[in-house]
Amino acid sequence: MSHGWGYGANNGPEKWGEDFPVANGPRQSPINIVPKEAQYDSTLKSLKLKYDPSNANGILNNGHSFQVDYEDDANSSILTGGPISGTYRLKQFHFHWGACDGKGSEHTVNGIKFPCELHLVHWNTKYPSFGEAASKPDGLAVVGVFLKIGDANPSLQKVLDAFNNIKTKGKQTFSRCSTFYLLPGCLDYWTYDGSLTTPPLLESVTWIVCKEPISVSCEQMAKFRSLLFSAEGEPECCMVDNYRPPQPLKGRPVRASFQ
Ligand SMILES: NS(=O)(=O)c1ccc2oc(=S)[nH]c2c1
Ligand SMILES: [Zn+2]
Repeated sequence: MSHGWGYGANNGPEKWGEDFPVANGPRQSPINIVPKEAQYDSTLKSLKLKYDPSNANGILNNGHSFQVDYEDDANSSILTGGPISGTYRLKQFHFHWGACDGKGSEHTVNGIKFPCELHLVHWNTKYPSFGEAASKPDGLAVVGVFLKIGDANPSLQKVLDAFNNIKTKGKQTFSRCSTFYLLPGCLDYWTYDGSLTTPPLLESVTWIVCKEPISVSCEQMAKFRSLLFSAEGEPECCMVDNYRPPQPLKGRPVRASFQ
Protein backbone atom coordinates (compact mmCIF):
# COMPACT_ATOMS: atom_id res chain seq x y z
CA MET A 1 0.00 0.00 0.00
CA SER A 2 2.14 2.90 -1.30
CA HIS A 3 -0.27 5.63 -0.10
CA GLY A 4 -1.20 6.06 3.57
CA TRP A 5 -3.67 3.83 5.33
CA GLY A 6 -7.27 4.94 5.64
CA TYR A 7 -10.79 3.54 5.47
CA GLY A 8 -11.37 3.51 1.71
CA ALA A 9 -11.64 0.54 -0.67
CA ASN A 10 -7.96 0.77 -1.61
CA ASN A 11 -6.40 1.57 1.78
CA GLY A 12 -8.94 0.34 4.32
CA PRO A 13 -8.84 -2.33 7.08
CA GLU A 14 -8.78 -5.25 4.59
CA LYS A 15 -5.50 -3.89 3.17
CA TRP A 16 -3.70 -2.91 6.39
CA GLY A 17 -2.05 -6.33 6.69
CA GLU A 18 0.09 -5.54 3.62
CA ASP A 19 2.05 -2.89 5.48
CA PHE A 20 1.28 -4.04 9.05
CA PRO A 21 1.46 -7.88 9.24
CA VAL A 22 0.49 -7.76 12.95
CA ALA A 23 -3.01 -7.07 11.57
CA ASN A 24 -3.39 -10.87 11.60
CA GLY A 25 -1.82 -11.27 15.06
CA PRO A 26 -3.15 -13.13 18.12
CA ARG A 27 -4.52 -10.11 20.03
CA GLN A 28 -6.10 -7.74 17.53
CA SER A 29 -8.88 -5.23 18.22
CA PRO A 30 -11.74 -4.49 18.14
CA ILE A 31 -13.77 -7.62 18.95
CA ASN A 32 -17.42 -8.60 19.15
CA ILE A 33 -18.33 -8.83 22.83
CA VAL A 34 -20.77 -11.64 23.73
CA PRO A 35 -21.88 -10.81 27.28
CA LYS A 36 -23.07 -14.35 28.01
CA GLU A 37 -19.57 -15.67 27.18
CA ALA A 38 -17.73 -13.07 29.28
CA GLN A 39 -16.37 -14.41 32.58
CA TYR A 40 -17.39 -12.43 35.69
CA ASP A 41 -14.17 -11.77 37.68
CA SER A 42 -14.80 -10.64 41.26
CA THR A 43 -11.14 -9.64 41.63
CA LEU A 44 -11.52 -6.85 39.04
CA LYS A 45 -11.36 -3.44 40.73
CA SER A 46 -13.60 -0.48 39.92
CA LEU A 47 -12.26 2.03 37.43
CA LYS A 48 -10.71 5.13 38.98
CA LEU A 49 -10.52 8.03 36.56
CA LYS A 50 -9.18 11.44 37.53
CA TYR A 51 -9.41 13.97 34.67
CA ASP A 52 -8.22 17.59 34.84
CA PRO A 53 -9.64 19.66 31.94
CA SER A 54 -6.94 22.30 32.42
CA ASN A 55 -4.35 20.06 30.79
CA ALA A 56 -6.34 19.62 27.59
CA ASN A 57 -4.00 20.77 24.83
CA GLY A 58 -6.31 21.18 21.86
CA ILE A 59 -8.34 19.35 19.25
CA LEU A 60 -6.85 18.07 15.98
CA ASN A 61 -8.26 16.65 12.74
CA ASN A 62 -5.59 13.99 12.08
CA GLY A 63 -7.13 12.78 8.81
CA HIS A 64 -8.51 9.58 10.39
CA SER A 65 -10.58 11.03 13.26
CA PHE A 66 -10.34 14.06 15.50
CA GLN A 67 -8.55 13.85 18.80
CA VAL A 68 -8.30 15.97 21.93
CA ASP A 69 -4.70 15.85 23.15
CA TYR A 70 -3.65 16.19 26.78
CA GLU A 71 -0.51 17.40 28.48
CA ASP A 72 0.90 14.15 29.79
CA ASP A 73 4.04 15.32 31.60
CA ALA A 74 2.41 14.89 35.02
CA ASN A 75 -0.22 12.71 36.69
CA SER A 76 -3.02 15.28 36.21
CA SER A 77 -5.39 13.04 34.24
CA ILE A 78 -4.96 9.40 35.13
CA LEU A 79 -6.55 5.96 35.13
CA THR A 80 -5.98 3.56 38.02
CA GLY A 81 -7.83 0.49 39.33
CA GLY A 82 -9.89 -1.58 36.91
CA PRO A 83 -7.93 -4.47 35.39
CA ILE A 84 -4.64 -2.58 35.37
CA SER A 85 -1.89 -2.18 37.96
CA GLY A 86 -0.04 1.07 38.43
CA THR A 87 -0.92 4.48 36.96
CA TYR A 88 -1.78 5.18 33.34
CA ARG A 89 -1.80 8.76 32.03
CA LEU A 90 -4.43 10.15 29.65
CA LYS A 91 -2.78 11.00 26.32
CA GLN A 92 -5.78 11.76 24.09
CA PHE A 93 -9.34 10.86 23.33
CA HIS A 94 -10.98 10.39 19.94
CA PHE A 95 -13.99 8.77 18.29
CA HIS A 96 -15.00 6.36 15.51
CA TRP A 97 -18.36 6.74 13.76
CA GLY A 98 -20.50 5.70 10.78
CA ALA A 99 -22.13 7.30 7.75
CA CYS A 100 -25.49 6.41 9.34
CA ASP A 101 -26.72 5.49 12.82
CA GLY A 102 -26.67 1.74 12.12
CA LYS A 103 -22.87 1.50 12.15
CA GLY A 104 -19.80 3.30 13.44
CA SER A 105 -18.56 1.61 16.61
CA GLU A 106 -15.49 -0.64 16.51
CA HIS A 107 -16.47 -3.02 19.32
CA THR A 108 -19.87 -4.62 18.92
CA VAL A 109 -22.09 -6.30 21.51
CA ASN A 110 -23.84 -9.48 20.37
CA GLY A 111 -23.07 -8.26 16.85
CA ILE A 112 -24.80 -4.93 17.42
CA LYS A 113 -23.01 -1.84 16.12
CA PHE A 114 -23.47 1.52 17.85
CA PRO A 115 -23.38 4.77 15.82
CA CYS A 116 -20.20 5.94 17.53
CA GLU A 117 -17.49 4.86 19.98
CA LEU A 118 -15.28 7.04 22.22
CA HIS A 119 -11.71 5.95 23.02
CA LEU A 120 -9.84 7.40 26.01
CA VAL A 121 -6.18 6.52 25.47
CA HIS A 122 -3.84 6.11 28.47
CA TRP A 123 -0.21 4.96 28.73
CA ASN A 124 1.55 3.12 31.55
CA THR A 125 3.79 5.48 33.54
CA LYS A 126 6.24 2.64 34.25
CA TYR A 127 7.50 3.56 30.75
CA PRO A 128 9.05 6.98 29.92
CA SER A 129 6.57 8.01 27.21
CA PHE A 130 3.51 7.08 25.18
CA GLY A 131 5.77 6.10 22.27
CA GLU A 132 7.76 3.70 24.45
CA ALA A 133 4.64 2.32 26.14
CA ALA A 134 2.87 1.72 22.82
CA SER A 135 5.31 -1.11 22.00
CA LYS A 136 4.90 -2.97 25.34
CA PRO A 137 2.27 -5.63 26.02
CA ASP A 138 1.08 -3.72 29.14
CA GLY A 139 1.85 -0.30 27.73
CA LEU A 140 -1.58 1.15 26.96
CA ALA A 141 -5.09 1.10 28.42
CA VAL A 142 -7.97 2.37 26.32
CA VAL A 143 -11.39 2.99 27.83
CA GLY A 144 -14.08 2.50 25.19
CA VAL A 145 -17.51 4.09 25.58
CA PHE A 146 -20.41 3.46 23.19
CA LEU A 147 -22.61 6.34 22.05
CA LYS A 148 -26.33 5.65 21.58
CA ILE A 149 -28.85 7.91 19.81
CA GLY A 150 -30.91 9.85 22.38
CA ASP A 151 -30.81 13.23 24.06
CA ALA A 152 -28.16 15.73 23.02
CA ASN A 153 -25.02 15.33 25.14
CA PRO A 154 -23.97 18.71 26.60
CA SER A 155 -20.41 17.53 27.38
CA LEU A 156 -19.99 16.33 23.80
CA GLN A 157 -21.36 19.62 22.48
CA LYS A 158 -18.32 21.45 23.88
CA VAL A 159 -16.13 19.36 21.57
CA LEU A 160 -18.47 19.64 18.56
CA ASP A 161 -18.57 23.43 18.90
CA ALA A 162 -14.90 23.48 17.84
CA PHE A 163 -15.54 21.57 14.59
CA ASN A 164 -15.84 24.61 12.31
CA ASN A 165 -12.13 25.21 12.91
CA ILE A 166 -10.97 21.62 12.24
CA LYS A 167 -13.00 20.63 9.16
CA THR A 168 -10.01 19.43 7.16
CA LYS A 169 -7.00 17.16 7.80
CA GLY A 170 -4.23 18.87 9.75
CA LYS A 171 -6.36 21.65 11.24
CA GLN A 172 -6.23 22.13 14.98
CA THR A 173 -7.78 24.47 17.50
CA PHE A 174 -8.00 24.98 21.23
CA SER A 175 -10.57 23.08 23.22
CA ARG A 176 -10.93 22.72 26.96
CA CYS A 177 -13.45 19.99 27.59
CA SER A 178 -13.76 17.82 30.59
CA THR A 179 -13.35 14.18 29.69
CA PHE A 180 -14.89 13.20 32.99
CA TYR A 181 -18.38 14.23 31.90
CA LEU A 182 -18.07 12.09 28.78
CA LEU A 183 -18.16 8.96 30.96
CA PRO A 184 -21.36 6.98 31.67
CA GLY A 185 -22.81 7.03 35.19
CA CYS A 186 -22.18 3.32 35.65
CA LEU A 187 -18.58 2.18 35.07
CA ASP A 188 -19.23 -1.57 34.75
CA TYR A 189 -16.91 -2.87 32.04
CA TRP A 190 -15.64 -5.76 29.94
CA THR A 191 -11.88 -6.16 29.61
CA TYR A 192 -9.56 -8.13 27.33
CA ASP A 193 -6.03 -7.94 25.91
CA GLY A 194 -5.96 -6.32 22.46
CA SER A 195 -4.34 -3.83 20.14
CA LEU A 196 -4.54 -0.40 18.60
CA THR A 197 -7.45 -0.48 16.15
CA THR A 198 -5.56 1.63 13.62
CA PRO A 199 -2.08 1.14 12.15
CA PRO A 200 0.46 0.37 13.53
CA LEU A 201 -2.05 -2.02 15.24
CA LEU A 202 0.41 -2.61 18.09
CA GLU A 203 -0.65 -5.38 20.50
CA SER A 204 -0.15 -3.26 23.60
CA VAL A 205 -3.66 -2.36 24.73
CA THR A 206 -5.61 -3.47 27.78
CA TRP A 207 -9.13 -2.77 26.55
CA ILE A 208 -11.74 -1.59 29.04
CA VAL A 209 -15.14 -1.33 27.32
CA CYS A 210 -17.94 0.24 29.35
CA LYS A 211 -21.23 -1.62 29.37
CA GLU A 212 -23.34 1.57 29.63
CA PRO A 213 -23.44 3.89 26.61
CA ILE A 214 -23.62 7.68 26.74
CA SER A 215 -26.15 9.59 24.64
CA VAL A 216 -25.66 11.50 21.40
CA SER A 217 -28.39 13.21 19.38
CA CYS A 218 -28.99 12.77 15.64
CA GLU A 219 -28.00 16.42 15.15
CA GLN A 220 -24.75 15.84 17.02
CA MET A 221 -24.00 12.79 14.88
CA ALA A 222 -24.53 14.98 11.79
CA LYS A 223 -21.85 17.29 13.19
CA PHE A 224 -19.37 14.37 13.41
CA ARG A 225 -20.13 13.62 9.76
CA SER A 226 -19.38 17.21 8.74
CA LEU A 227 -15.65 16.63 9.16
CA LEU A 228 -13.44 15.67 6.21
CA PHE A 229 -10.71 13.06 5.79
CA SER A 230 -9.24 15.35 3.12
CA ALA A 231 -6.99 18.37 3.57
CA GLU A 232 -7.90 21.92 2.46
CA GLY A 233 -7.73 22.22 -1.31
CA GLU A 234 -8.11 18.45 -1.90
CA PRO A 235 -11.33 16.88 -3.28
CA GLU A 236 -13.69 16.68 -0.31
CA CYS A 237 -13.99 13.25 1.33
CA CYS A 238 -16.45 13.00 4.26
CA MET A 239 -15.00 11.63 7.49
CA VAL A 240 -17.39 8.72 8.09
CA ASP A 241 -17.05 4.94 8.60
CA ASN A 242 -13.64 5.40 10.26
CA TYR A 243 -13.98 2.11 12.15
CA ARG A 244 -12.20 -1.25 11.94
CA PRO A 245 -14.55 -4.26 12.02
CA PRO A 246 -14.31 -6.86 14.81
CA GLN A 247 -11.28 -9.17 14.67
CA PRO A 248 -10.94 -12.89 15.59
CA LEU A 249 -10.88 -13.48 19.37
CA LYS A 250 -8.34 -16.35 18.93
CA GLY A 251 -9.16 -17.86 22.32
CA ARG A 252 -8.73 -14.73 24.38
CA PRO A 253 -10.78 -14.48 27.61
CA VAL A 254 -13.16 -11.53 27.95
CA ARG A 255 -13.77 -10.71 31.61
CA ALA A 256 -16.67 -8.75 33.10
CA SER A 257 -16.44 -6.52 36.19
CA PHE A 258 -20.16 -7.15 36.85
CA GLN A 259 -22.54 -10.10 37.09
N1 LIG B 1 -8.26 3.46 18.15
S1 LIG B 1 -7.26 3.17 19.36
O1 LIG B 1 -6.98 1.76 19.38
O2 LIG B 1 -7.83 3.70 20.60
C1 LIG B 1 -5.75 3.97 19.13
C2 LIG B 1 -5.21 4.65 20.21
C3 LIG B 1 -3.97 5.30 20.08
C4 LIG B 1 -3.32 5.23 18.86
O3 LIG B 1 -2.12 5.76 18.51
C5 LIG B 1 -1.93 5.41 17.25
S2 LIG B 1 -0.53 5.82 16.43
N2 LIG B 1 -2.98 4.68 16.76
C6 LIG B 1 -3.86 4.56 17.82
C7 LIG B 1 -5.08 3.90 17.92
ZN1 LIG C 1 -9.84 4.52 18.56
